[in-house]
Amino acid sequence: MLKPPAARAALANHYSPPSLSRDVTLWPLSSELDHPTADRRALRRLLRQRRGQLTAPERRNAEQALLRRLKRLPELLRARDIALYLPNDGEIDATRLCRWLQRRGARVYLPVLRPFAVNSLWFVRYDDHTPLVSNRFGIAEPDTRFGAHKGRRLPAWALDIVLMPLVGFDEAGARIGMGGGFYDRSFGFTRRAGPRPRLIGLAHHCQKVPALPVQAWDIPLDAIVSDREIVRPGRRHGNASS
Ligand SMILES: Nc1nc2c(c(=O)[nH]1)N(C=O)[C@@H](CNc1ccc(C(=O)N[C@@H](CCC(=O)O)C(=O)O)cc1)CN2
Ligand SMILES: Nc1ncnc2c1ncn2[C@@H]1O[C@H](COP(=O)(O)OP(=O)(O)OP(=O)(O)O)[C@@H](O)[C@H]1O
Repeated sequence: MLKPPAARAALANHYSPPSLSRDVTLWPLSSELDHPTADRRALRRLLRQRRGQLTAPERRNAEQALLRRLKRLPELLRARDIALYLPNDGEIDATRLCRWLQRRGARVYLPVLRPFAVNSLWFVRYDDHTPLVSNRFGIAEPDTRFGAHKGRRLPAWALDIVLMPLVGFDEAGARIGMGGGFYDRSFGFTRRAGPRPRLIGLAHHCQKVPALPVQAWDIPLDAIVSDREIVRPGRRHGNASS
């Protein structure tokens, strides 16, 4: 969606060349601002490249900082049914949260590519005994063949919290993912009244941008937790020391 001229000018001034900078002010070519789709593709590529350049020690530190914040997050402390993801493509790794959640009596679910449906997700319970298979993107997911997931699948609306992978986010709670529209389709129902989970994005700080181009189908996040901060759109958010 197009931004107001002042915002567009500010963004254009902040343009920095692809892959060279980890500054959060990165933005694609100003000439691409009129083409939200090309915009998203360029941005996705840049941000995937950025997080892919993090070193192993940077990742370890980021993971620890993220976990520290998550373990104090009020909504997570209250939640019983929580969706997480197994990291892929340089995403921030919160897998160590599984044990911690399970010890607290919470239940953890993983996304499964829904068979015979266009890019949407099931959420299937995950514990030490859950058989996993590799999906078409090479990401491990609970095995649902032969009905192995019967009784272990929860409808998306019944989850308390969804911890979402993302490629980019901004202060307003906008998110872009890998580009399949899986999470957007699976949580489109949150636009309507009714029970719904809190949607919380997990990210490396370098995935933050000043403002994302938002599409009609994008589902806004309730919060984003990174190794650096907790972003709560619509309020004064947690700062670097939170
Ligand atoms: N860890 C994790 N799990 C997840 C997601 C995710 O973003 N991260 N998803 C969130 O939606 C779903 C999977 N979506 C994905 C969409 C595209 C690609 C991907 O690698 N695309 C390649 C092209 C691959 C191909 O078509 O063969 C690419 O863009 O380079 C990966 C996952 C469900 N599970
Ligand atoms: N609720 C929806 N209904 C129909 N089509 C959708 C919906 N959400 C997304 N799409 C389609 O999916 C495509 C990819 O969407 P988008 O680029 O927003 O994905 P993404 O948020 O980056 O990916 P993901 O959610 O899988 O991490 C878009 O081209 C859009 O047409």
